[in-house]
Amino acid sequence: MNIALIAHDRKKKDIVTLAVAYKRILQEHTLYATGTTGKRIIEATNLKVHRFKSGPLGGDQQIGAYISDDKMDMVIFLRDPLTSQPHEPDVTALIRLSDVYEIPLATNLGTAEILLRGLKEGFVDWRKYKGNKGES
Ligand SMILES: O=C(CO)COP(=O)(O)O
Repeated sequence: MNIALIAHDRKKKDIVTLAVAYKRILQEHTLYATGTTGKRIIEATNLKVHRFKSGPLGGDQQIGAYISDDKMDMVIFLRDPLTSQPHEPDVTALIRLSDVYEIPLATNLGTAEILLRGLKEGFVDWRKYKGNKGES
């Protein structure tokens, strides 16, 4: 499965903690991240992570493009609900596209843990068998 990991600055510590705690599950999958989030995860875990651009510089949009190309199976996006972001439209667009394509999406740590545990149990395997949306 292809998994995107993204966190706003005040949530970086949380996503690193999550990646350390769930390294065994995450290492079985192909990981993507926005620039700074990916750097922090790699430094803390040594996991292999493909890094897109930093979020404010277009990273969220790059992940959105993967979603619309059916190349992303799960998104963990620890967004900061208490700080306004210069690239808020990109944040909204990424969340919207996850809903359009029905990609499992966690926007906080509690849901992220449930998704990763579900991933391990095979709850996301349906992604392997579904047809492509938006293609005729
Ligand atoms: O801004 C972000 C998501 O909207 C995250 O970007 P960085 O991982 O580069 O900090």
